[in-house]
Amino acid sequence: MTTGIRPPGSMLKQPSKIGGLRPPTSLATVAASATNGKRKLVDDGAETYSRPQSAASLSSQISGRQLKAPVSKAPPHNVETIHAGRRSSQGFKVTPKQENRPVGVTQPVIGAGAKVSAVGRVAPRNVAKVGAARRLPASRTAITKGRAAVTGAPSGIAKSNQPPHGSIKRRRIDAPFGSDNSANFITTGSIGGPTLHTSPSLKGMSTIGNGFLGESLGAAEDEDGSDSDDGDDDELGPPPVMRARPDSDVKGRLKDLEAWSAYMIKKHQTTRKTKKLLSVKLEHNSTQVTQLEYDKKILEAKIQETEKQAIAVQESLAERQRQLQEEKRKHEDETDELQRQFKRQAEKMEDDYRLLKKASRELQESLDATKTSLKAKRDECVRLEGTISKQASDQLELESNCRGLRAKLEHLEDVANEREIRIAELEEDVASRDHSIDILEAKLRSEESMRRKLHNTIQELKGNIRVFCRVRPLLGEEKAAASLLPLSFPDCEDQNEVELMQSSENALGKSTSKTFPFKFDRVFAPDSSQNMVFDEVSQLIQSALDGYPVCIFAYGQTGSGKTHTMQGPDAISASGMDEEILGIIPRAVKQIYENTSKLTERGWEYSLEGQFLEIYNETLQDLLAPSGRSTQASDKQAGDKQSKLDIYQDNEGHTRVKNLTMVKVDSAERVHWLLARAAENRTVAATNCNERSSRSHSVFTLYLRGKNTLTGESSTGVLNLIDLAGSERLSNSGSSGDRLKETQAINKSLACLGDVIAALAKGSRHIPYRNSKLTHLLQESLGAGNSKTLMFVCVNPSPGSTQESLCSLQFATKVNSCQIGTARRQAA
Ligand SMILES: Nc1ncnc2c1ncn2[C@@H]1O[C@H](COP(=O)(O)OP(=O)(O)OP(=O)(O)O)[C@@H](O)[C@H]1O
Repeated sequence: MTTGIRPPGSMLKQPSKIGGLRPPTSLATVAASATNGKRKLVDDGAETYSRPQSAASLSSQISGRQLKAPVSKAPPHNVETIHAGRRSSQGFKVTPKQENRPVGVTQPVIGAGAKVSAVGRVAPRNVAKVGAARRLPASRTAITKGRAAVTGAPSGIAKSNQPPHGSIKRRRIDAPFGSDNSANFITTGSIGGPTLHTSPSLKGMSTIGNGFLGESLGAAEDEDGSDSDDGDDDELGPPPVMRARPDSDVKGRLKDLEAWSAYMIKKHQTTRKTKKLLSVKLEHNSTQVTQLEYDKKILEAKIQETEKQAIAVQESLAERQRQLQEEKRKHEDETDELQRQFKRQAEKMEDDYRLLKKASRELQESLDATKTSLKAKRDECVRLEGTISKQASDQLELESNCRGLRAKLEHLEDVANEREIRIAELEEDVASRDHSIDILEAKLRSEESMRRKLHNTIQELKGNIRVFCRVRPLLGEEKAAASLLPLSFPDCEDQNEVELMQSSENALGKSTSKTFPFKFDRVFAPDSSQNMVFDEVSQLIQSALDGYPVCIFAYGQTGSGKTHTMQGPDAISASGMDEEILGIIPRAVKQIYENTSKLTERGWEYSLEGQFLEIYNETLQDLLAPSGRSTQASDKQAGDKQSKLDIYQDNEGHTRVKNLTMVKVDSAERVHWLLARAAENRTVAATNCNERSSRSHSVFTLYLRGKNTLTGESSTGVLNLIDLAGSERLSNSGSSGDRLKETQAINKSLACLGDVIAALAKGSRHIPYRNSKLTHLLQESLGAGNSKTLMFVCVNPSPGSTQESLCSLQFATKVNSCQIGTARRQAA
């Protein structure tokens, strides 16, 4: 070809590649390979099927004629058109079933002259069914393999024997299209043009269509020479040869041109035919593209659905994994807990095992000990058996003894009965005696009251104010200095006289002596002991216990023995003390305790309270104040009203001191403590204790309150034990300054004491008690007629103290001469 125009037949070679299918070698091969199928084919190129009837009819009708549709004939646009057209023009029979079945997809129909490939199966109604059909792998595989699958024996395609060109070839496909036999065949017709496919399947059939299209086109190219370019070329023949003619050969040249013109016209017609074929092919390809896009959308939808399912599956998987993790953690926890429990149980079991082992060991030891003990017991049993046999003999002996003892017992029972009778008699006697004792005790109480009265009468007879004189012995250097005592005691029997001999020189220088006799209630010579003194005092102490106010005071010059008489030695303390040298105060308290104990048997109960004060320069000082508390007179004088000691009369008429420390004296030892406390406070109050004690009056007061629970009697006694300050005369003392002031205060108070006693003696209506603190304090004890007063006048036997001794004795004589009225007992 020199024209450069590609012949139309060459275009038909391309469809062999459409659909990716290798073109079949020939339709004869297909028919040959399908001969062994299940179908029965007729030799004339038609297939005979028992069903579907319509397909068989169609096949026979098609196979019976050479469909050589002109190229210019317009092809039907759908299968229905084909069917309709073929029913009318080609005698196609369509069964009612097939008629009623709607067509899902309509493949483009290639126009007449092309090979027609019709599938008898009616397409499913919808894509889902189509998809379902396509999901069948066997069918898809068979179909996508195109001609190769068709030619394969397993597909079960029946084929006819070498159908002639332009005949319809029907191939049965079993698996791809389900069990409907009417659908499982493909009708392929060659009508001298491109292959026409009518398939209910979408992709599969389009693929098949492609395959058969290529096949058909190839066949059209190869086998139908009239439709191919080659065929056209053959029909056209070679182009006319334009011979070189001379210009003069106009006729020849015109002939050549006419030949060439005819050739070109023919060529043009062929080209138009090829163009139409290509248009059909293009339309078919567009339909395939639409089908593919449709399939693509379906696939995309399915992919999306699958992705959703995948997401759901992933979420489900994640949830399941989370649950599995949770269960795993729970299982791990449970495992840990079980391990811990197992460990605890193991430890417990180990402990139990140890305990059991220990118990086993102990049991073993116990068993061994028991065995040993058992052995010993057995030995003991053997020994006891011998003993029992021996005791059996002894028992017989004992039984005989027992009989003798029973006889003795009966005798003793008789004796016991007699004694019981005696005991009853004695109990009666005891009861009688108890009654007598009660009578006696009542009598004793009555006699105690009588004793008190008699005692008081005796004391009154002795005088409500008495004076004892005590002369202390010479001490130390005094013994050497005094060769002759100025005192003498003429009445050794009554011991109530003392004579003081005072020596002096007259104006002529002649030494003269004068004797002053004194008589008191009792005179204690220097050799008198503390016991002797207290024996005389104890009767007054008893009076205080009986409920009388008693006042015992010691009067005398400094160093005459007042403190020694009232308290005892200077260094008296609460600690151990020789009772022989104790003074009146501790002895009085001791006696009171002893007597209150005895009186308890007679129904008396007593309470004792004590106070201890001193009067210094007419100021009261509390000697029992707690240690360290100021007892300085200056503090009191400073106006400390809270602790200022003031004398007053209480509601019962008893003299009391405000703010004074009152101590319960519940034991004799308490008195020692009390005296020690007083001595300590005195030490604090003065740099020189002896000096201080010489210049102050110390007053110990004991209140005795008694109540008889049997008789209902009660009594309140007061015992004042007073150690007066030294009674030195002011003219003889030679004092000055503070000492002079002290001496004046002392003399004043002592003078007031004398004035009070004198007034009491005279029976004056006014008793000047309040002239001094001392008399004010002792007002109750120096009361008009209701007190018992004892004055100790202490005398220093030294010759140098003769004058002071004389003064003291003269003062004591004045006091002793007083007769104070009968004392009244303060008893209820
Ligand atoms: N009867 C006595 N037997 C032995 N010694 C005594 C006797 N009487 C007093 N004395 C001693 O004499 C000294 C002075 O006695 P005491 O202190 O009792 O005198 P006083 O009158 O109390 O003196 P002051 O007024 O200074 O207190 C003391 O050492 C005391 O021991």
